[in-house]
Amino acid sequence: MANTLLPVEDALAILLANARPVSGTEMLALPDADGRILAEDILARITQPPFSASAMDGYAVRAEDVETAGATLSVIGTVAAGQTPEQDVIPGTAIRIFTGAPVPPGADCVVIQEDTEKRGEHSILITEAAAKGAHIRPAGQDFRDGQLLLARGRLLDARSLSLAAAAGHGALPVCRQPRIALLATGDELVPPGQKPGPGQISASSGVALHSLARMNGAQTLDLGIARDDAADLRAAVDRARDWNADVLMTIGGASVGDRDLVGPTLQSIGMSLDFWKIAMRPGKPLMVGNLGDMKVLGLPGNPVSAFVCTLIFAEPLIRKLANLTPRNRLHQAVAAGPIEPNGPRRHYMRGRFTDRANGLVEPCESQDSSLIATLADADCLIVRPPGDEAIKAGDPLSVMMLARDAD
Ligand SMILES: Nc1nc2c(c(=O)[nH]1)N[C@H]1C(S)=C(S)[C@@H](COP(=O)(O)OP(=O)(O)OC[C@H]3O[C@@H](n4cnc5c(N)ncnc54)[C@H](O)[C@@H]3O)O[C@H]1N2
Ligand code: MOO
Repeated sequence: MANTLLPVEDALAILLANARPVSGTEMLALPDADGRILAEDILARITQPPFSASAMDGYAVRAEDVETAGATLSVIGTVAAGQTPEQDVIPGTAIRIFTGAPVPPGADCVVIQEDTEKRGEHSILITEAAAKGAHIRPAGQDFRDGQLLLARGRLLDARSLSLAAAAGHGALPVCRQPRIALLATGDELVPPGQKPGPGQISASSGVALHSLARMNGAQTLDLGIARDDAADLRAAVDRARDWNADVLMTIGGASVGDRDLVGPTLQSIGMSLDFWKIAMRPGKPLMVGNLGDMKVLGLPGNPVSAFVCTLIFAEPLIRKLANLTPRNRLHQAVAAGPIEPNGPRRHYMRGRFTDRANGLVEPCESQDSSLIATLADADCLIVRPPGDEAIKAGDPLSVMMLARDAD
């Protein structure tokens, strides 16, 4: 496989074929379960509403007393939300009731207060007729005890968490998240925020990978920066294994340079490793392997290459491990101007919308795989198939959206 260029689809298919969703569940309090995948079916533990409740502020009455306007009823008590009615409504009477309060026995209708007039201290005149059941929410109208409310596999969000809370759950069983360990490699790197010395640069890709991994339902461990030194690399790999990482993602050292030690070092500690050369640009060299149960994804060092490889390979892999459905970032757009023919590798060109309403896109001026500012500025990646002919203004284009909420 070393000397042939592997099509992107084939590489992705091999990677995903060997990936299984991670097993294991944990119980999390509702606020912490946001964004997690439900591990079991959830049944209601209570009926909602638990009692017939008033939907309005007004008077609980017998419908037969208010079939027509004009009746005068004596008000024999009051019931508010959180209280239990103390009397029954009998013919010719009403009980003052507030929204959310239990409907008293004997009442089968609520007349809203706007349809009544006070007549002395303890009686009211009904000014509008009301029908049986008006403004009453029957017990169990929302759901009943034992009813299946949320199916296993559901992505928990504001609405599903609120439903679980209403149904009597304070915590939920969720799938364990895949654990992704991230390791930058290279003598030239310093941690973000530290002033680089001569010949040094900031390690910028780790945080990008951290963001993408977490956005796709993973937990991350930052292993920091390993020097171009076998012992340093081995120590970092040990930390990933101690943490029970599902995937170790390395950045850099994936190419053919004398100091590209990641592959040989990992192999020397028993890792099965494949060196893929993928028919894509940026991001040609990729290392893929296993060390026991831990997968290894060795990304190329150039920051844009590392980012694009993460989007194309790591995002689908992590989503599969996390029990999440695949994300579809692909959209149709239109070329704002001509674009030169493509070479033999699929090219993911950073692009910007020149007219978002009409989907007009142009490639960013330089496509060099070291340009992080261009990446941060781009709206999308224009996807050019291998051997794609020259493009004219107005031609259709496939683009991958880059925004955090893109799908
Ligand atoms: N003779 C050849 N040279 C190169 C080839 C090739 O096929 N033959 N491939 C080129 C391509 S394409 C790429 S991509 C790079 C990939 O090389 P490595 O994975 O070994 O990456 P490094 O050499 O370690 O780094 C490349 C570049 O990226 C910078 N870097 C590394 N890590 C980070 C990080 N965490 N944050 C920011 N920047 C990082 C590093 O300083 C280098 O400038 O190889 C080409 N060469
Ligand atoms: O493929 Mo490299 O990733 O072109 O810079």
